[in-house]
Amino acid sequence: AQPAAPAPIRAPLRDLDIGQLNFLHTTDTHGWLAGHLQEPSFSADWGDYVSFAAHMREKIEAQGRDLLVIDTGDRVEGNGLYDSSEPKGVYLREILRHQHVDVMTSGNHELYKQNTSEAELLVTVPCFKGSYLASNIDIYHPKTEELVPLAPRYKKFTTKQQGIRIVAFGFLFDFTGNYNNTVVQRVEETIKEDWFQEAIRDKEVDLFLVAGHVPARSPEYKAIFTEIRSIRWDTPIQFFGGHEHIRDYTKYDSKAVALASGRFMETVGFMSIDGLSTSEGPSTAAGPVFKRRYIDNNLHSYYHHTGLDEDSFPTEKGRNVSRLIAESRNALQLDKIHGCAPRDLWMSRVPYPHNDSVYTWLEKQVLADSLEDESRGDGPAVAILNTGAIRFDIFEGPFTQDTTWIISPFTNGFRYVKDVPYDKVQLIMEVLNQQTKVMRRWMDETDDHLDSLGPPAQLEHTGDVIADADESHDWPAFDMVGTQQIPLAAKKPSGEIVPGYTTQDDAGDDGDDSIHSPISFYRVPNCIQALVSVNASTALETVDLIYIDFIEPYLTLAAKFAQLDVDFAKEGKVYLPGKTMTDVILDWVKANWKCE
Ligand SMILES: Nc1ccn([C@@H]2O[C@H](COP(=O)(O)O)[C@@H](O)[C@H]2O)c(=O)n1
Repeated sequence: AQPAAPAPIRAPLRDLDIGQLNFLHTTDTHGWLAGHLQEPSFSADWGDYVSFAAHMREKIEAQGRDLLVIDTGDRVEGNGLYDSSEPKGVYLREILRHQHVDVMTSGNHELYKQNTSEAELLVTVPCFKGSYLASNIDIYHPKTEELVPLAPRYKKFTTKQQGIRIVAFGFLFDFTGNYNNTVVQRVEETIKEDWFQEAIRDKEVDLFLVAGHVPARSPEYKAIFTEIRSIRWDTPIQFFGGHEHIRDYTKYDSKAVALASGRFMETVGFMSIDGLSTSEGPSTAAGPVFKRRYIDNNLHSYYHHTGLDEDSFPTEKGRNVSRLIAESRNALQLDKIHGCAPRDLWMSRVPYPHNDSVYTWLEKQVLADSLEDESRGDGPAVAILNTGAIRFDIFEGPFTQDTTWIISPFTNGFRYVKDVPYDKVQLIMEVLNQQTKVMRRWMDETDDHLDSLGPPAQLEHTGDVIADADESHDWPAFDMVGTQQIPLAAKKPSGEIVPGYTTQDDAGDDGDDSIHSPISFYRVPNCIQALVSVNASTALETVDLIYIDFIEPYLTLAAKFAQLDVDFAKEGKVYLPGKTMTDVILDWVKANWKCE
């Protein structure tokens, strides 16, 4: 772990059920390779994970069984270790490569920007040669300008110990927000291609392994499942998914299941399968039998599952990776303090609006104070921001260089159009916040597809969850259903069950390795609006409409519904040139949150 990481809480643990074939799975790590430095439940780093995987492999192979390590993308954007270097990612990629990964895929975040996807092609794919798969992603090669697969479409391999014959794929969901140097083919079209059809007709296969940056419960995985099943009615299929930042496990049929393993290096997913046939012959056991576990990423869990302790656990390689992370953090000055937050501000732990909501803070203070600019004149304005632009809670205390990127990693800037009727702006807000009902229907009809605007976890969780005050011990908690975290080490009760993930999935409520009490989750709207330069006594007739540039396509669509004839792409002007949302937040913190 990192020198500043809090010691883990000794939560009661459920064991791992080691099987014939075993998996460790990460997804949506978003640069958090240093682990969580303010949360004991997730305070192990990538170096510890390197040690953990090595010990697990040794232990499992000693029993003549197999272990595979999977990562399903969104390794980038979301933490100072990735975002604060110039160019972005130079430190992160160097750290990442030290883990042995058997199957790796790209997420959507690897494709938002040209330089990110080119770094995947030129650095990460070669580092993970033979493991990185891209079943539905092509890229214009920066040198030849030819459209080429980002990585091989699939692979067939045989496990080391038992000779289990596996055909593996690596998918991305039907993403359309990629920069135009990459092409993401819809999953539903990809599976009709000859190479896929040939791969699933291979009779010498004991398991289809579908890794992907795709939600476990999604039309894309349903389509792959149906296609494989139409040809191979009883070959086991193991899906690994991600994107929604949740822990999840679902059963497609008695021989096909999907696991999703959370986000931000909080979770290492574990799966085991028994009863698989091998190249030696069919299985004699009834099967397959699938078992899943969500491991909290901390040393208490790692020591328990390996049967080791603080002296015997770290491998030389793991220690070196932890050291490399610490050196990188120092070089990037991630602990540099810009201000001090006077209280915790939550994404979803409190209802919105609320004095402790990060969105209320943004609306009433940060945006309202920061978006006045004489270039626009001094008339009233409304600023619209998507809630998904904010990625993490803010904890009371030092607001560091790392915090800046953790809460707002994107390079989104602001644009504006002048003189929009205020009632039309309110209609637009209504449409944006009803996106699931209205805009999605429109998108289905037009076969278009847009990302969601709210935090990813809301895609799967459609209602509030209010934890029982007694059960939750009234400890500060976190921002999504099932997330169980203690934000600050100082608030930790010793030897107690503490708040954290309490996942419910298709196999029940016993998936989490650490036994926790639950945490409340409140949904937030897709977008919030801040009033800028508004005199409380004046009735608003027309306002300037300021918006974060990421939402421009949604705004265009919402304006159509609101019967507002504005072409935002043409008529919108850049606002606060050169300033991103991240800059705006940081400037505000420096000016307003002095440390005592
Ligand atoms: N430039 C960006 C990119 C993304 N977002 C928000 O993040 C969501 C996607 O995040 P995942 O980790 O789930 O892939 C997206 O739907 C947006 O809400 C953004 O605000 N700006």
